[in-house]
Amino acid sequence: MNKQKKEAILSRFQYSSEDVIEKPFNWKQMLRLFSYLKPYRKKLLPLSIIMVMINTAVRLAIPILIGVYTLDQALAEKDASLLTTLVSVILALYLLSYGANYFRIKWMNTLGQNVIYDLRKHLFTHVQTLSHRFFDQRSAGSILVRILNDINSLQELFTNGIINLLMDMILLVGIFVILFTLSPELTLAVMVILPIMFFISTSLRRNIRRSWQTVRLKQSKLNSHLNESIQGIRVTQSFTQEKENMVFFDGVNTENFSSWKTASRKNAMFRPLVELTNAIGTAVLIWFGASLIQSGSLSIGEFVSFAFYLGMFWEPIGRLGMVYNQLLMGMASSERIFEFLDEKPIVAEKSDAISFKEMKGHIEFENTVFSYNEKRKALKGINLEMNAGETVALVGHTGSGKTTVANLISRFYDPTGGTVKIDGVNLKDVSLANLRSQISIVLQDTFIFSGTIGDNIRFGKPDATEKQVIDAAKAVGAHDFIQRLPNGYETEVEERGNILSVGERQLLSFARALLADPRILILDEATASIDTETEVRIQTALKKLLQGRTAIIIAHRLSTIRDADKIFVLDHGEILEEGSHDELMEQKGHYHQLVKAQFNMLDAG
Ligand SMILES: Nc1ncnc2c1ncn2[C@@H]1O[C@H](COP(=O)(O)OP(=O)(O)OP(=O)(O)O)[C@@H](O)[C@H]1O
Repeated sequence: MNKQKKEAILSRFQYSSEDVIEKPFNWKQMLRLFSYLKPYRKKLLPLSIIMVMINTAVRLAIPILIGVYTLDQALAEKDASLLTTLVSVILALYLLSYGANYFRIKWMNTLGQNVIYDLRKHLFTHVQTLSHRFFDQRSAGSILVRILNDINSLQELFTNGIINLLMDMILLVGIFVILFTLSPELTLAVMVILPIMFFISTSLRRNIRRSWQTVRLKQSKLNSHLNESIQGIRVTQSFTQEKENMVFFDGVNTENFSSWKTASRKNAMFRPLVELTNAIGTAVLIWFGASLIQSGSLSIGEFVSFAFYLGMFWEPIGRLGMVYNQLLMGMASSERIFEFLDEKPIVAEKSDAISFKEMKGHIEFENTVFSYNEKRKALKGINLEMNAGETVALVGHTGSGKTTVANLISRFYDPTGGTVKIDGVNLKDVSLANLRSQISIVLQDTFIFSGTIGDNIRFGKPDATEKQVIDAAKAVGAHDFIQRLPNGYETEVEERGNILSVGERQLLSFARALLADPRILILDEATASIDTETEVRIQTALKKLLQGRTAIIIAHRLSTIRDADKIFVLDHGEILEEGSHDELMEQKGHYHQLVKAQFNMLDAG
């Protein structure tokens, strides 16, 4: 494969990854994050803190008991009973520390899991309320990453991070005070290694941290590619692009591998360096400590206790570095989470929103303007009226604004100018849940949820009886194919209903819509993927489905809308013609042209 082709392949896939993994510390954001601890401030949090205190106190007490009391007093003075007491006390303290540690881990884990549960629930509940525009601007993958990965990355901070921070700070101060009390000169001498320790736990650690972050980014790129490859495998195979796909996969796989090699090489330096520094500290301790013992200003017991404490000193320093990492990563994750939480639904509900007691279904667009973005208007001030119970068809070229009209009726978006009214009420004044509960939309690409066929029909009316479900399926002609499935209505369909054909999925969505019994029904190109035989069969069923409600049919196949009460012809966001099929055919305008073009095409086919 030549270089030019290879470069073209490598630049084909663009993945936007959430590449900011850490952010500088920000107190305000930290406090907001910690506010999720509030529900646990009365029990779990204080109990865990008490356990940490007990554990830390025991750890600080034991070296003194071993060095100063056991060696210098019990052993030096050959006091057997003191020795027995000391051994028992040390044993009891270890047991106490074990118990405190057990409960600390248990309670902190519960606390951490609870916080993560609350945060995820809060985020998901909020995301569900957001308007279509929010989802237009983001990929499903990026939303998923925030709800899963970003929240998961806070888990470690809440389960271990915060409590370790507290424990390590107490430990560090405690050890330092004890070291200084035991021997100020020796303390100052061993602290010469502090700068090396400082270097290791800041720059080296930062360097290692960045390398692991690169690994994470490369991994997420690899995952995104894998996901896309598997989802698009049919297209890849049909265009025989497996080789090209492999070139790209090889590229991301190699990048991932090399980043991992770099990170683990740097990582391998860390431990030996810490141990080397410890060795320098120990050498200073022995050399200077021995001279202090010889001069009589330090006892053997004090020396031993000192050595114990010094050994303990590096542990919290190392861990604090880790918690600092977690905090910086927590900053980036929480910033992304809060960005979603602060997002307000653009289609907002008024506090005094009204509900339709009994919607009739009279729809009116008055000088309605709408644009998805500043660049272009999707609707340029349209006026249209659909009487209650009428079947209205919207036709026009691709991109003329038909779906946009349907989106405004369901109030997925608010018009940027003019109004949309149902039964004379401006939709901006209406309760969203009440409005949408009376509208059903059947899309060409029907979404089937994992669950049984029956559950999917019942989607808009979960309390429907089995008989109602079967009746709805029969009415739209879906009963036959459902019966042929291995478990009939109890057949499990996986995500998106892959085991069903596109037409079958549509029939299911008709049944779903019929069962929900809406006042307004929107069929968005709903019959486009049904074969002619099925189409004829469901035309009758459709008549039943449309009866007694306002129906808006968005159709490309004009043969399906001959019987519509009214047809609106849209073009570039404007209404060009309006009337019944016969009237419009007589006018010999745009509709007439569209019908003729389609007729010729079918004829040619
Ligand atoms: N979510 C969106 N964000 C930005 N622009 C959009 C969005 N949806 C549609 N548009 C644009 O708005 C215009 C009208 O789109 P609309 O979907 O209403 O057309 P349509 O008549 O239903 O087309 P089709 O028959 O192909 O479904 C088009 O130019 C389209 O590119």
